[in-house]
Amino acid sequence: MGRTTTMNSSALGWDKRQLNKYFFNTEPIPRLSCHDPLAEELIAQEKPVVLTDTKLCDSALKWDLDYLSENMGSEKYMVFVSKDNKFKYYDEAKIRQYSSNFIPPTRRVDMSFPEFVRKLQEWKEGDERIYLQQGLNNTVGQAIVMDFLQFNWEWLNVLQKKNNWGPLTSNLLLVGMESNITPVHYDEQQNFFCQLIGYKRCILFAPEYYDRLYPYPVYHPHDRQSQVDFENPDFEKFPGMAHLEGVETVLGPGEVLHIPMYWWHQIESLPNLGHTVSVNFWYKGVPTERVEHPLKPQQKLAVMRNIEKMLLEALKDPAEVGPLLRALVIGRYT
Ligand SMILES: C[C@@H](CC(=O)O)C(=O)C(=O)O
Ligand SMILES: [Zn+2]
Repeated sequence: MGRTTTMNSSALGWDKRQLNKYFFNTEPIPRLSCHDPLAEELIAQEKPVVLTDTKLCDSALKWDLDYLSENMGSEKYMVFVSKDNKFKYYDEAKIRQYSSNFIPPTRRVDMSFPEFVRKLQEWKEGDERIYLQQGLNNTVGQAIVMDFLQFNWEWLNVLQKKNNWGPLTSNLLLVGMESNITPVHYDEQQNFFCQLIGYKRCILFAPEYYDRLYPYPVYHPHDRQSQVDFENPDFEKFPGMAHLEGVETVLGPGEVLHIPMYWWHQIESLPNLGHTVSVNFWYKGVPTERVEHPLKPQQKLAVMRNIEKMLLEALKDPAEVGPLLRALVIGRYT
């Protein structure tokens, strides 16, 4: 399959008019067959790329609501409930540790898959929205296990070895409502994001845009999440946002997006195209052996995170971290 980098919408069953209009420009993420040598080159360069022909999760393309209800077993699964369409991640441990007055924007309700499907089917405008986000584990039914074993592990293992990634840590199953949004954030793992049902718009920004996306403090429950809201941008508070430039794609069934570690991403289930099902593959990053200078943006991000962690360790009180950093920088390094 040739190299296409345009966002060819009509052939893909969605329409450009379904995309939210944002204040920043984006370029298309390269869309390559996994057999194209350039695809592996981009992965090695830690650049995002849409991969076709991977057959990574072909055995899961049938994971529609009926099939999942039938085969996900009787366990209860993690479902997030939101009063709007945003599902910003938060770390429950950090609420307890540092921010007892933090009010989570969503709440977590564990429910069986059939219960989740019932809620999806009974949903009407104005109701709270729901988003199932569950790590695949050994509680799922036999049929799901069989599908899982038929993933293209050979292709994944070759890439894991070539790029010296650490172990696969988890596969998150995501079943969302149309228009659900996971707001812009970064993860500290390499990700192969596989779209199974429906269409997801994936907007990515390079790790160096750290100073344009204003992440919460490391000890905050919203650690790794950006403070900015693309639908209500506050350019006063976050002026760096005005210089944002991203890359994006709309991922359809059978397509895989490589989201390199530390790359910012916002993921939106397209409106009016029904619910979406995705599964991701999170790998631990490469252990840094030889450090070359200047450091890569990802490495600088890791350094900044460590400085915040060390300061918190030294000061103990999170409220003292900001003032000390301001005293260290303002008037001296500005
Ligand atoms: C959970 C997912 C976003 C989504 O699919 O809503 C994501 O951020 C990731 O796979 O890193
Ligand atoms: Zn993510």
